[in-house]
Amino acid sequence: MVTFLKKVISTPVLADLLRRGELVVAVYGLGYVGMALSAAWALAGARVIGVDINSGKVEKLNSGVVEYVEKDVVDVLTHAIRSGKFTATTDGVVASIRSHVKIVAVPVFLKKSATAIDVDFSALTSAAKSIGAGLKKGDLVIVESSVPPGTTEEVVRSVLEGASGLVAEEDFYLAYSPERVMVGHALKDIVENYPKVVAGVGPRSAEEAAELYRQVAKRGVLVLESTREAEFEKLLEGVYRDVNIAVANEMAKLANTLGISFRRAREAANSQPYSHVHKPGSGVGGNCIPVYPYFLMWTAAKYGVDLPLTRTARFINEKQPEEVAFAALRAMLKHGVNPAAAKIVILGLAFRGDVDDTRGSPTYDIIATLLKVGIKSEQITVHDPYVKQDMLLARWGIALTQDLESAVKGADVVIISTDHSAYKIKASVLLSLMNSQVVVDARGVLTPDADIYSIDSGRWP
Ligand SMILES: NC(=O)c1ccc[n+]([C@@H]2O[C@H](COP(=O)([O-])OP(=O)(O)OC[C@H]3O[C@@H](n4cnc5c(N)ncnc54)[C@H](O)[C@@H]3O)[C@@H](O)[C@H]2O)c1
Ligand SMILES: CC(=O)N[C@@H]1[C@@H](OP(=O)(O)OP(=O)(O)OC[C@H]2O[C@@H](n3ccc(=O)[nH]c3=O)[C@H](O)[C@@H]2O)O[C@H](CO)[C@@H](O)[C@@H]1O
Repeated sequence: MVTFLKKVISTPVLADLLRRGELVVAVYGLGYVGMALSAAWALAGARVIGVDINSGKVEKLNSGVVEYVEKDVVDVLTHAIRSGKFTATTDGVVASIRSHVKIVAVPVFLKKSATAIDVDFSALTSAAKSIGAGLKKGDLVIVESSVPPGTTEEVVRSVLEGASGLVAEEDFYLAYSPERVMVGHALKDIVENYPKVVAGVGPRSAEEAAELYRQVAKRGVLVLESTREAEFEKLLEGVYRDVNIAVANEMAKLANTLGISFRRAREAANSQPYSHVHKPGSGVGGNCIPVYPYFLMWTAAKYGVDLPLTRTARFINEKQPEEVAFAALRAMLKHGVNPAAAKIVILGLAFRGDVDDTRGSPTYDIIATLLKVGIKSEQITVHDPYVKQDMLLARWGIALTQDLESAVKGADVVIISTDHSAYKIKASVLLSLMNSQVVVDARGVLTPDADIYSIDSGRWP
């Protein structure tokens, strides 16, 4: 500790422990984010304790089975498990006792009803209670989950201080650092692609977290003024994306009506640096983009602030799957295909291309709309190269396959809902397998070398 001119300038301690290979990091929540974070800290030389309430996941990891969509995460964690640098547990208290740094990557859920939205902090508070029970002086807690502004200060801090009897910023450090990864290249995003945004509940917390992340993130660290500011930054990224996707969906509708190629107009518009027009699609899935605007609307409502653009963009994007379903029905009628007897194939269950994550997938909403207008489950087959089984499709009695050719063979209608690389093929290849020739490409992913409907080509039913 260095004191100079009455201003305490404390040298960050934890980064030194990392440099000496003595740092122990506990990661709470071994999901898409937590697994990539665990790999990033193992790569940086920390010993990592993964904590999850899912005992099956913990047992698999401890037996050396690492299931993750990114090969580099699998390789790093497999090696770390073999060398004893990574272990998993369901005991969050012991993990807190045994670690210097506790990183929280558990989900915060949205509770939406027809009349209200609320936020479910139960997983976050549960993790914070476990951490608090094992918290020691000099420890650092970093919240990385996406949360409404104010959560670290107003929810997490009080739980940690209550469970430990310690005081944040004085006895232990508390910071917020949003996870900004894109699953598919999450580890690269953490280590190489983006600067790490960090903020503390005070200057010492901020510096301990910032200095630590300077050892991990090659693109450096952006230190913001408060945890609230950093929480807001993350949601700002998300609402920017949601609004821009809504612009794309709405403008593509007009372009198609005018017979204009939205794709060419978009590429031309984006040829100048101030335009970043996004892509139209079958809808906005995942547990990020569809959720973050609601975190902001929930917060705004508490302060009497209205967010009409945020709300409208959400409405547009939530309606998009239904628009795709009705477009397919219109296309069937134009081609003399009887919807009540048609064999319908939907390509893509994952919420976006080349991942296996189906949370919030627009495909579910497309199916729900088709079922609502009387299409029978047995008429529908879903294909996805990454998703091997799905409870909701099973409950609906809808077949799920990974064999593209057998899925499309004899089909009357093919709807493309996800931009998997496997679908970057010529439309004529699909048509040659089909019975009737109705293809509705809601992702603009096919090479349109034949007469199909594509959301950004100017030909939409
Ligand atoms: N998935 C993404 O692309 C992404 C990107 C950036 C940020 N985020 C944010 O990161 C957070 C985690 O997202 P995710 O996609 O990894 O979620 P996920 O659902 O894939 O994983 C969450 C994990 O946390 C575990 N868990 C739940 N409660 C727990 C508790 N009390 N203690 C320990 N473990 C617990 C669950 O069993 C699960 O394994 C969310 O806030 C999300 O918004 C996600
Ligand atoms: C750290 C974090 O939270 N990261 C998030 C993660 O978000 P994500 O994993 O949810 O992926 P997205 O790409 O945002 O897709 C969401 C849905 O929107 C559809 N979509 C997308 C673009 C478009 O032009 N038109 C569309 O229709 C797409 O098909 C899918 O269904 O990475 C993004 C990028 O880094 C981040 O911005 C975003 O914060």
